[in-house]
Amino acid sequence: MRRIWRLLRYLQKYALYSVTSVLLMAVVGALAAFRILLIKPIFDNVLRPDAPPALVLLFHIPHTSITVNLQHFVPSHFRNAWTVVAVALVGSAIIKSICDYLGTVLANKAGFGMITDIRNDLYDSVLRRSTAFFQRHSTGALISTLISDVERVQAAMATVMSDFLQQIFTLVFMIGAVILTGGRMAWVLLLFVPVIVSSARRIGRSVRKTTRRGQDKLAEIQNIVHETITGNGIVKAFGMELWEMNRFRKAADRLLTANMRSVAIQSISSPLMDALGAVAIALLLLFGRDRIMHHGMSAGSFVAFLIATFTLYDPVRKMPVYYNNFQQAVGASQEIFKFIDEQDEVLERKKAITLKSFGGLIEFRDVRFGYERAGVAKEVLHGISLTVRRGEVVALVGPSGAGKSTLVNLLPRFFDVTGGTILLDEHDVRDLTIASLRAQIGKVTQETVLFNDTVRNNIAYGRPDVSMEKIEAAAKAALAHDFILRMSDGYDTMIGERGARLSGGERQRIAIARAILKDAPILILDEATSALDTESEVAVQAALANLMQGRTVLVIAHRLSTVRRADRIAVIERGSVTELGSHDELVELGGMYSRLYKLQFGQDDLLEADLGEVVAAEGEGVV
Ligand SMILES: Nc1ncnc2c1ncn2[C@@H]1O[C@H](COP(=O)(O)OP(=O)(O)OP(=O)(O)O)[C@@H](O)[C@H]1O
Repeated sequence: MRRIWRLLRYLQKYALYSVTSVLLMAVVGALAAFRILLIKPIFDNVLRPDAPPALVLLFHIPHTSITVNLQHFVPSHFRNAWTVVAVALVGSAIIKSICDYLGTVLANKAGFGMITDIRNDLYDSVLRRSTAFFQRHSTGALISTLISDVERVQAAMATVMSDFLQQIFTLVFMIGAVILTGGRMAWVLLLFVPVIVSSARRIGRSVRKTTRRGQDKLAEIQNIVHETITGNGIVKAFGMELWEMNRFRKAADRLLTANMRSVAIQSISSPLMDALGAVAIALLLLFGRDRIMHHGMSAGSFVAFLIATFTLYDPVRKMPVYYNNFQQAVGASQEIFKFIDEQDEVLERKKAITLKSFGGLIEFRDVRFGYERAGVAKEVLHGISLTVRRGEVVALVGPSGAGKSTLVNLLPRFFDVTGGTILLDEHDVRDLTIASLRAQIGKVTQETVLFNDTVRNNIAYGRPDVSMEKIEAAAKAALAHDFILRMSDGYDTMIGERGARLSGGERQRIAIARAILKDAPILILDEATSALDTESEVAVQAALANLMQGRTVLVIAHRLSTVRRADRIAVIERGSVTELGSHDELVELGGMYSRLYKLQFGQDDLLEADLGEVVAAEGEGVV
């Protein structure tokens, strides 16, 4: 119930449209009933030439002496029965059509407006979520909720807002028409109400459950599609097309089963209502025959009553369908609100401080951290202490899985420490506003994240109004300017999804240009592990050298040139800093670093000899 209110709260903004459309739909319902009531004078006055040319009786209010004549509804100079009925018929049809059209448009305006707001809210909250959120939820599930769940709520809301409103008013007024025309016979129909309501509820509940299951299976499919399309290169390289196809087929079969279950349940309601309707009509015929013969009921009244009952039966038959739709919407909204409401781990304090500029000290003080899995945090950093001063380059080295990436991700608060503190100019990072903290930090990662946009917009990401001169200067410093100019549209060239139309080295240099343009005083660098060809490598190293100039850098190093350039090297092993010092000091120490140096960096030596020279040459005077 709370979820329904929450959905309806989104309607508040569109109250004027909704209220107007409700009123218009009420008119439509009333006119539908009015037109049924016209059947009686058609039979009893228009089609009976022997009928006296008196007032055209529309209905008589039961248990009173009040009668309503059709002349009330048409201009007074119309006297002839046909004219009166024809004017009422055509007039009501025109007004009903106009109200129907306007009501439907307005209802949909409110429905679609509301859904657009829900979708925007959902996207907004998903986008702001912490890194842990994206690790907890698969891309497929998120996309499925953003697209399919919202669509489901939209479909239900659009029908609820227009069709349902119209039907509910038709139902209300038609009940009135049935009572007016049928009198006591109408009560027979009451017998069916409990059966209809209870079966609709039961079916609705099952529909909600099966629909949710269907949505989950769809999310599963979307996940597979996302993974295999983005990772298409790997699928090909490993010849896994058949295997992936099978995985997809199995998921598609599961979706089919879930959908069929849902359809099987939904499809029960219409035939069930049909059967109930047939029983009701048969009973009415039995009573009606008796009333016409013994109680003087006119044939017109009886036909009007029968048609009113038939018409009444239409909205009744549709009610379970609406109820199903509504249940589906509630089921889908459950997922939407789950994401909107999810508590973030990384929160900003109420009175967070805005860090205007970075003065020059980063301090990791006894930092502990554990990733949470199924509610249990497994500690991966065990009390790391490290101080980095302004302009210093500190290289983090260590075996894979030691915790290097985890450590650098704590600085911009992608995650929060579980013990100890990280201080930036003596402020705990948790006391700073997230925006001002992240504004101080530039990041270039192994996996360059580029968007399917122009080169220019990729470099200027986050700064749409920056001048072209600045973009070009950044590209030049990143040694990207020349290859960009060689592209078909220069800076306006679209680079394809994730920069697919660029080489690995070019992608990295665009990412470096982006970081140069951001010009943040602190730089987090996660050096690519995969080797590029010598020429690209030289260019990327030179670009990185330019980027690092004058900044405080924490670099996860995989290249000898980088560790050599670092002022200090921190060796991280199993979540702790085990060695700290300059390259020469650590080689001298003869510990882990010297072993790593021989094993991992040693083979770079030959290449480094060339690289060092080129980097130095290119680095000069570019920034
Ligand atoms: N999102 C995560 N959830 C759970 N555990 C994680 C997560 N990310 C990393 N880990 C674990 O934390 C530990 C440290 O990982 P981290 O990525 O920081 O290591 P690393 O030193 O950067 O390794 P590499 O050089 O291979 O990138 C590893 O044991 C890893 O399995």
